[in-house]
Amino acid sequence: MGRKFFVGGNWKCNGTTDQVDKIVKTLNEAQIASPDVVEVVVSPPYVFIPMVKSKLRPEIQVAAQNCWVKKGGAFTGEVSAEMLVNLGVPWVILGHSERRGLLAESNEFVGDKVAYALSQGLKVIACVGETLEQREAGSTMDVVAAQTKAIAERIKDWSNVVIAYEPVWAIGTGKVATPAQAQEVHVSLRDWLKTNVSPEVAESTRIIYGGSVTAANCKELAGQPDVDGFLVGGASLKPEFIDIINSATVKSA
Ligand SMILES: O=C[C@H](O)COP(=O)(O)O
Repeated sequence: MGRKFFVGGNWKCNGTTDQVDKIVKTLNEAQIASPDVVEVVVSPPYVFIPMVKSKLRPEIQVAAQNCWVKKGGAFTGEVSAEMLVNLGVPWVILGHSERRGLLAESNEFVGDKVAYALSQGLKVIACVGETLEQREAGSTMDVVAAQTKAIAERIKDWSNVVIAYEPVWAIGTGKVATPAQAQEVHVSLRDWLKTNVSPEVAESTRIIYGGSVTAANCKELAGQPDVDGFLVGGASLKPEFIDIINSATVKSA
């Protein structure tokens, strides 16, 4: 079976209850491609998750933007994987570059989080990606491979993992990777999985792209053979997110 197109909307630290209501209404009223063609997940800030879950059409799933690295307890300000499971939240984004960069989350810490979240039954969108400096130094693949390796060393089952390749220089900057740049890293990542995990995992794991994806550039990116979907930031707060979801039909055309 082929890899089902996957579109995630990462709302980051944005929104008021009124704005969230508006986004949910837009999503609920939109004509979106069938769940057979595209898997759609939106990721509101923690505080809005119950509200979004209760109002959103059932074909669209919900993700948290982070969770704690182990069982909950005396960790002020954190939210545990167990709590997400308890609330019926199926997905979590881990290792986003904003957390790796601003909050100094190491490859190992992210790997531990991925392993723990999976062990609790969550599905994980695991983010990897290089900075501009690293790209210019020619170390893109080394960086992305090291980030992926820290995950691979800690998990056995990849069936509940989606890898999001998000070049840091493309996030929120309007500087989208060209389809060729995205494809180049996606295919290298898939090769890395083939060599270091297994051909089956390489073939079945979805590798999605994130970084300034918009309605205007999504179709060309979606046309790349190893781009299996998107993790969208800014545009996921706008009606154009619907067009990005529907770019899945490029694959099934
Ligand atoms: O998680 C999403 C990414 O950080 C992309 O954000 P962006 O679409 O605003 O560039």
